[in-house]
Amino acid sequence: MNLGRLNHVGVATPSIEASIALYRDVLGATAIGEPFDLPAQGVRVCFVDTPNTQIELIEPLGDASPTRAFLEKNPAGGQHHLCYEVPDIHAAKAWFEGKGARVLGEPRIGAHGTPIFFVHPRDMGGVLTEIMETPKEAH
Ligand SMILES: CC[C@H](C(=O)O)C(=O)SCCNC(=O)CCNC(=O)[C@H](O)C(C)(C)COP(=O)(O)OP(=O)(O)OC[C@H]1O[C@@H](n2cnc3c(N)ncnc32)[C@H](O)[C@@H]1OP(=O)(O)O
Ligand SMILES: [Co+2]
Repeated sequence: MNLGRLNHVGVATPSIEASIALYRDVLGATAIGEPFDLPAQGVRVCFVDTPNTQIELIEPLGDASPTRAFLEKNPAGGQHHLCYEVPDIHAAKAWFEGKGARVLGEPRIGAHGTPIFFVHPRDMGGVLTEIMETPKEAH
């Protein structure tokens, strides 16, 4: 497997609205999507476009959100994960498992509507790593 495009940097925040103001007014973002809920993944999401990737703002949604523990440790929010694209999510899952890295759960549909999975940060040099199948239209 070859390292694919950095699709997004996940940034956890206690308030997407406050983060939108920061990215718009301080960082000068000009393309900020509408926030939307992903109940199945326990997050509210908002994408901020940059010239070469996206910032994925994620706010906890529901009590079981996987971002709650992160925000308890980092109340102001912070860098949460990196997401790389792959052409085939199932081949990528087999690749990481073959390398002895802990794949967290089965592939499920992520914020871009394609299958994703996460690899445990302890097996990724401390970086929670998301792998996402490249949207078909992008091939
Ligand atoms: C999928 C929709 C959307 C998309 O792009 O499509 C998203 O990206 S949604 C993003 C939110 N969803 C997730 O994060 C799912 C994957 N995450 C998990 O399964 C957990 O958060 C997990 C397993 C990474 C951590 O679980 P938990 O927080 O309950 O365990 P601990 O607090 O004990 O942490 C264990 C260990 O990992 C370190 N840790 C936790 N979170 C992170 C992080 N974001 N980056 C780096 N390291 C992290 C934590 O400090 C502990 O380390 P230790 O050395 O044991 O103290
Ligand atoms: Co993500």
